[in-house]
Amino acid sequence: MSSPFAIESTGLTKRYDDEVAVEGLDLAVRHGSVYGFLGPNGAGKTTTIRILTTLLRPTSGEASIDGVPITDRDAVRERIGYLPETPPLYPELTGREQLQYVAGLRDLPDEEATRRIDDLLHRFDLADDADKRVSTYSKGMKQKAGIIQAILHEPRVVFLDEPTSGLDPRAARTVREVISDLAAEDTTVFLSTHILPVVDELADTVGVLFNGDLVAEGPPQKLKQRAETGGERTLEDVFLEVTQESDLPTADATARTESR
Ligand SMILES: Nc1ncnc2c1ncn2[C@@H]1O[C@H](COP(=O)(O)OP(=O)(O)OP(=O)(O)O)[C@@H](O)[C@H]1O
Repeated sequence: MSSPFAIESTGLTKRYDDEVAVEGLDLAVRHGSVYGFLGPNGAGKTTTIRILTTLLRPTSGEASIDGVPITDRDAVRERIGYLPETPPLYPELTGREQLQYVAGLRDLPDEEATRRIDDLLHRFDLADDADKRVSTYSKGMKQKAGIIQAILHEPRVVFLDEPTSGLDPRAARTVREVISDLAAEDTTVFLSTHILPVVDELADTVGVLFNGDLVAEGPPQKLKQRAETGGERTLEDVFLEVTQESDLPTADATARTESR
């Protein structure tokens, strides 16, 4: 039977000289789920995503995407979409040309590419600006173009780094709806953001990275439950608790194995 996991890693580690950015990370993200990847600045989130998207080689450890080892870069890249913190766009192209270019790289048939580009431009309220150069776009417009190009080819697994960054409330809502729709269509979404309500709303599982290590993992509802009182705290409370400098293991870490 094929793996139930869209993203798997074992002992994933990345060192930069003496700095350990990611340390022994084990991930198992189910197909069609939304995984909220949280962590303070410098925790190692971007490094992890760059490894999983084959842009960076790990120092040690293994990972696979949709059952394909990340060492098989071409096969992994066919299966993924990635919105990095700064979307890679050519300023001299128009928005539409940029998306057509990406569709070409992804070998999307012309008719399907045109249909998907038009649909997504409308969905993100970018259709009226599609024939303007990217160099004239606002931050939010560039972000929308970046999101569209990450999902244009209907990848099996999408990595989104701060997808709502720079977006107005309407566009941010569209992004949340798109993430929900992707998961409903069995696409796996690996979502890194500091905006905790977005994670609370969308994520099936939340993982909190701290100093390169996963210090808590579980469904948001479970992480928020107070074992002692049966009451509830916010995801922000949980985040602050598990990302405090301390040598002691946190109670929340137990939620991790239970959720698997
Ligand atoms: N190219 C690099 N060379 C040296 N150290 C690096 C490099 N890239 C990242 N690091 C270090 O690795 C650690 C993790 O960085 P990373 O960018 O993965 O964090 P992050 O969780 O994405 O942070 P943020 O939320 O601020 O984006 C940090 O201590 C950072 O300084």
